[in-house]
Amino acid sequence: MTAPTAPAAPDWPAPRASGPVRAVVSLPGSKSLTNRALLLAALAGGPSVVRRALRSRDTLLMAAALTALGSAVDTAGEDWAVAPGPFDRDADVDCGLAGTVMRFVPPAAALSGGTVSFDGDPHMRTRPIGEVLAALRSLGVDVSPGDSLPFRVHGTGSVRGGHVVIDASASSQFVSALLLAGARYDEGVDVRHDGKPVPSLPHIDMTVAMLRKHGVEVDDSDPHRWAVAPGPIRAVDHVIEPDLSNAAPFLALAAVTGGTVNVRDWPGSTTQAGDALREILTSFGCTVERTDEGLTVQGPDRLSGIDVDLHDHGELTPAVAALCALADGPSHLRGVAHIRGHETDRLAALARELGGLGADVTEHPDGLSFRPAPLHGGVFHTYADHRMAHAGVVVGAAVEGVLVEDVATTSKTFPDFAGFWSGLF
Ligand SMILES: O=C(O)C1=C[C@@H](OP(=O)(O)O)[C@@H](O)[C@H](O)C1
Ligand SMILES: C=C(OP(=O)(O)O)C(=O)O
Repeated sequence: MTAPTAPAAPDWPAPRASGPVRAVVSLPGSKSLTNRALLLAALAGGPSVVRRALRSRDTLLMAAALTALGSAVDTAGEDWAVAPGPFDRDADVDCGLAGTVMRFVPPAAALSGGTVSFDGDPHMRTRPIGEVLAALRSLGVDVSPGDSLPFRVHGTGSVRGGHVVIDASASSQFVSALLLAGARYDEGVDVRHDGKPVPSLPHIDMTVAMLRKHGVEVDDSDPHRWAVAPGPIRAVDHVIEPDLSNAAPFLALAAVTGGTVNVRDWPGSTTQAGDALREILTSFGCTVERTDEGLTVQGPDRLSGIDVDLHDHGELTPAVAALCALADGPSHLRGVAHIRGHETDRLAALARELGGLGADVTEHPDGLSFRPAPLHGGVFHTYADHRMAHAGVVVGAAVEGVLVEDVATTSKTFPDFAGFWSGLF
């Protein structure tokens, strides 16, 4: 018998701002920092705590994966205690739609004494992972059957490691994945990239910075090569910064309403790609200031169009595209062909959904361009992509009658996004 399917939640009427929004927000923690901290904690030589961990689908999936491998992760409070345990058993890992789980966990699972089976959401089976699996095979790991989900990593308790060449042009996470576990390989790992430029480089810098914090020696002196020396991973407590990529819709709210939004605890220095929002929002004509109180963005009277290469921070594209659709002048977003492999083909989805609300948008192989056009209400589909929902609510703040389909998909990286967002109006 087939289980009855839950009725689809009704499309969500995105709140429309009646004037300039003025708000101070404390945002949940960074997904990228939380999932790296959890993985490194599970591979470390002793217990540690991940403070102010993000509690969301992606981070709970990471915690569940590490627990299945043999570590103990206590996710009860705001600070998550991790006690590394032996990876000595067969395990099942649900990747959901989390790139960080599908890419980062297999190189760690390769250290297991058991067979670890990976699967995820239907769309996850189409997101790229083959380069990581091929790299693991060439480092001496038995992975079957093919080059996408579902797959199994047959651990033998240790990994030889050594040199490997990969094409990481589809995702920086391929490199991060190998580096994060590499210190625990007998020969460490030496990853060389051969291919078109690697996207999202700040995320690799984040990986390298966190490894060094754990006492791991990393040589990143050659821009196409990263070498991790074999050795122990020291246990370190991390305090997770707010998620600066998830700040995008909130700061965009100031931009589209001519209001002022302050994001508390914006770090003075960070490896998060979302820090680029400062420059991007300035290009739109916003006034941006960081102080000890956080980052404050004041929206302009009229939004200018922008021409920007988002290759290093592609995950900002959906919210930025929403701003482009609302801008007074033409815009061009470039350098983000790789986001076709994100939670959905984001270029196709944005062109279709923003176009459906009246935007004059053209899809290019590596980006989107916009000419000013009046927008109207309608249903904004989200394709199970949290950042598509962010784009939809930003347009909805400025345009009457925008209904966001499956707004709950934001739970991937943000607990109760819809409730939080509504509270700002
Ligand atoms: O390592 C990470 O935490 C991430 C790297 C980036 O992935 P890509 O390099 O695939 O764009 C980014 O888009 C993603 O949201 C998080
Ligand atoms: C690309 C993203 O996620 P993932 O970690 O699943 O790749 C994202 O959050 O924009």
